[in-house]
Amino acid sequence: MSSTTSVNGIPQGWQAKMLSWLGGPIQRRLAQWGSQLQQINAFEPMLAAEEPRDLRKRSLALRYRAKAGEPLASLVPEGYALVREAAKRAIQQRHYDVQMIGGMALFYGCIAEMETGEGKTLTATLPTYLHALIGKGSHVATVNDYLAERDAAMMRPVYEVLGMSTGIVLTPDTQDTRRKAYACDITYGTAKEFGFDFLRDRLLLRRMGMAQSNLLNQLTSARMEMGGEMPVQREHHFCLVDEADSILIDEARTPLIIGSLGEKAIERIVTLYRWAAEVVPQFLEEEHYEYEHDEKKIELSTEGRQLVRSMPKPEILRGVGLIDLYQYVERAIKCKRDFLLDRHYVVKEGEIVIVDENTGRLAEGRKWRDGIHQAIEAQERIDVSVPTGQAARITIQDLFLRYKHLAGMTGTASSAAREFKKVYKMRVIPVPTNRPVQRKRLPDRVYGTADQKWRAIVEDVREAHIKRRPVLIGTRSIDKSVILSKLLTEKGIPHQVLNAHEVATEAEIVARAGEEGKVTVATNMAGRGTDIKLQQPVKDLGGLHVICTELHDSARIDRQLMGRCGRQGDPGTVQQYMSLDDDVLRTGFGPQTAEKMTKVGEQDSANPQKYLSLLQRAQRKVERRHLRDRFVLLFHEKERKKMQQEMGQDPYLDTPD
Ligand SMILES: Nc1ncnc2c1ncn2[C@@H]1O[C@H](COP(=O)(O)OP(=O)(O)OP(=O)(O)O)[C@@H](O)[C@H]1O
Repeated sequence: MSSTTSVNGIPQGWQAKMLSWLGGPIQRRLAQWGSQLQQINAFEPMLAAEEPRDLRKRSLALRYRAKAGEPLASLVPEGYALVREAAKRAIQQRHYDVQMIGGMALFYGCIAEMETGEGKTLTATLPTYLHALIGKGSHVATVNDYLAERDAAMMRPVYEVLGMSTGIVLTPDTQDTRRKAYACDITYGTAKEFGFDFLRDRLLLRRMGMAQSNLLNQLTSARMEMGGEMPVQREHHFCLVDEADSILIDEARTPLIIGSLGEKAIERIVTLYRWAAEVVPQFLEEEHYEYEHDEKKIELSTEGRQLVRSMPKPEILRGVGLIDLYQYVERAIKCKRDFLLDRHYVVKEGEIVIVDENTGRLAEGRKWRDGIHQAIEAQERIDVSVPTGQAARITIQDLFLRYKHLAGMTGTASSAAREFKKVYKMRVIPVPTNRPVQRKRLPDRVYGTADQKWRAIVEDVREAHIKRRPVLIGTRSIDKSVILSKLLTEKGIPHQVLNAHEVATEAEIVARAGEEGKVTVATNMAGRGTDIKLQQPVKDLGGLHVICTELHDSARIDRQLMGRCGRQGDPGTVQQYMSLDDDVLRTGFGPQTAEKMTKVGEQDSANPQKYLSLLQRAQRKVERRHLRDRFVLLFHEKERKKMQQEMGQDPYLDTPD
């Protein structure tokens, strides 16, 4: 039994914390969980003495009871005790009592907030198994294919002991493989794949003239086969979402879209944009085109049109109509004249970001219409984002709201508790740690300029490195990890840089970030979900030292990085660095304040440390703005769906482009 468990089964100190956090109604729940935990523990000696086939028989008996309509809640004690026993035998890990509590929170449709390294992967087996008993499938949604494969492979032996099958859905899988994976009792996959499969099924059903809302379920359960094609998914019964804040909040509005244009058509359009951008310099005002100043319109003259016709063109453009060619060239000329780099737009991480002319702020995510955005992308020689024509569309949020039972786990949820409640009607339950947390957060440091900050960071790394302590440094973007890497090289500090490009190899590198003397530079997202294990000599040195180089737009992301150290009771330290020219001031307070603070920072006499609360306020302001934006979008989306349903349309298929 874990060291923090008190006599009545609920860990000491936690009950009071929970009550202050959640208020009265949870008290009854807590008492219930406490007594269920005792019942689970009471099963243990009996189950430990049983043969493997007896465990399987018990599991089968639970299936019968669940299918016969017995409430799943009454099966929790035996079901959870069985899973614990199975894990002990299959992978030599015994669920801690706190993991049992986490598992109960998940069963009751909550978001279990568990510190990093507390074993969410193992905890997931509990509600996933129990919900699978009904026979309608249990899904576990992870953030990437790598984690889906890894977690499923790790937990499959546990489910096998209990006679449950495990499937994995991965991006390259064929329809047949997917169908088999969804037919398993438990299916691991990414939110994205679950969403695309839903859309593909929906399109298939429409082609068969059957795409009304719940026909999918009836169709598959009746095992009807139509022309060899069949939907791959069963119904949306239970889904456990790992890293729930990333998926259910940060990615909530991300639309998953299946396009109606074929690959060849898209390639032709992209080539057309690129070709038009390339030939623009050959067109001269007055000679080849007229510019109407009032309407800002370009019109090719007869000579201009003649030039378009006579120009050499890539093979793929053969067959494109002349009117189209003229239009693409006119648009490309207009972009060159009217849209200026660093004034109307900037190029950021390979994308065009519009600069709001009124505020001077970057309007992330906004796009110009009528092909202008794509023409500018072609002009800047970056990827051209051709609208694919929407055949089917669903947002991550809509997808998960379709599940009858939903649960989530993450290390950082409390600050998003209101949003979880409002959007998903899910409570956040902070689960106590198995061992006391020994992570120490050092006082935040603020510097005048980024340059001073980077030098201080390098010095911090050097000091730790001399002592052979491992250091993990998180940056907000790839270009910043490049800057830091250069400085570290100048000081002769060997290090690794990760930019979230190669999920699998990066996970391996991050897993070794806790080795003696290792220095790892990573964007906040690189290698997430990877366990950083420490050897005893490293623990004796003080554990992993995590350096956060700047405030992120969301404090949750900062905390995810901090949680890379001090796992499972390990020692560790965290140091947050900031400077007065950090991006967060611009996004939070706008360009004027940002510029003012940059100037303050450049004055040697200024004491930057006193602006710490200003930087923190800027972050809170950005968080609030993002939250408001998400609520507005949610409202509009709901209205749109309602209206379409009233008009007899399918909100996932009859989507406006
Ligand atoms: N009950 C247990 N007994 C023994 N080892 C355990 C137990 N639970 C978890 N572990 C081990 O703890 C480590 C961390 O587990 P896991 O990666 O699931 O944590 P996590 O909470 O998902 O962390 P993160 O938030 O970083 O993804 C793993 O090596 C796992 O095998």
